[in-house]
Amino acid sequence: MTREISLSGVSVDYENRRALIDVTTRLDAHRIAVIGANGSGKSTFARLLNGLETPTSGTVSVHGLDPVRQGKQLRRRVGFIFTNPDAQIVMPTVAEDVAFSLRGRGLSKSEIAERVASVLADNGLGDHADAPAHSLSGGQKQLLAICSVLVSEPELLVADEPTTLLDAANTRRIADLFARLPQQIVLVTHNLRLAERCDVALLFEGGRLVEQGEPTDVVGRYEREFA
Ligand SMILES: Nc1ncnc2c1ncn2[C@@H]1O[C@H](COP(=O)(O)OP(=O)(O)OP(=O)(O)O)[C@@H](O)[C@H]1O
Repeated sequence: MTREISLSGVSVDYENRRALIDVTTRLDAHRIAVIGANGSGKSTFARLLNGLETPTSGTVSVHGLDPVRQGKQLRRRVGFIFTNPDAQIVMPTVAEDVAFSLRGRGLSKSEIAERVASVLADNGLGDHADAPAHSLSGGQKQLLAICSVLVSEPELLVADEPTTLLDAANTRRIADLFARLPQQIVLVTHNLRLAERCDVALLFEGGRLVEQGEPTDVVGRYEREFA
């Protein structure tokens, strides 16, 4: 299995602005951080990786698949964690919401229950399995969204600012979780300490990919020039 992500000459235009401009990159690192100022194109880049966004020009390949033509196949392999966890909650209770991600996979009820209990316990929600999902705090909902994605064991995890609502303890919990996950992760974040824990960092500015390299170097440039 290849875990290469590549973009070649990718631009994304909205009606009156260019969100990404001629982005070319090849990535096979385990943990990839994406940083940059508000509106620099980070989310657009992330959304390209599972076909939520389509390039106006250029090509994208994710683990050998074209997100535009093979979107359905790709979305089974790519887990996407949105900034706003409410957008991701689909079932009444916490456990049901996580179990929903495993529908159609041919698993028995007991296998599903086991996997759901295990991912909730690992991520600090073990005591909330039967709680109404909408009664959780913002940070707990963010953890729930992460559990719902992780339970299906995607081979690539794309997370768009997954720690914005989390307190220091839960940010650390998620940072530690991301550090030990075996799968590839693309992490869009304004948390520069989290970015520094990745293997490579990408810096976007005004829709352009302006630097890609060792995270402490890239974060250093961002802090010097753009922050
Ligand atoms: N659906 C859309 N329609 C029109 N313009 C959009 C749309 N989505 C994003 N944009 C514009 O594209 C540019 C890049 O947006 P994007 O969300 O990718 O930035 P970002 O780096 O993720 O920002 P932030 O850090 O604020 O989340 C911005 O100028 C934004 O206003």
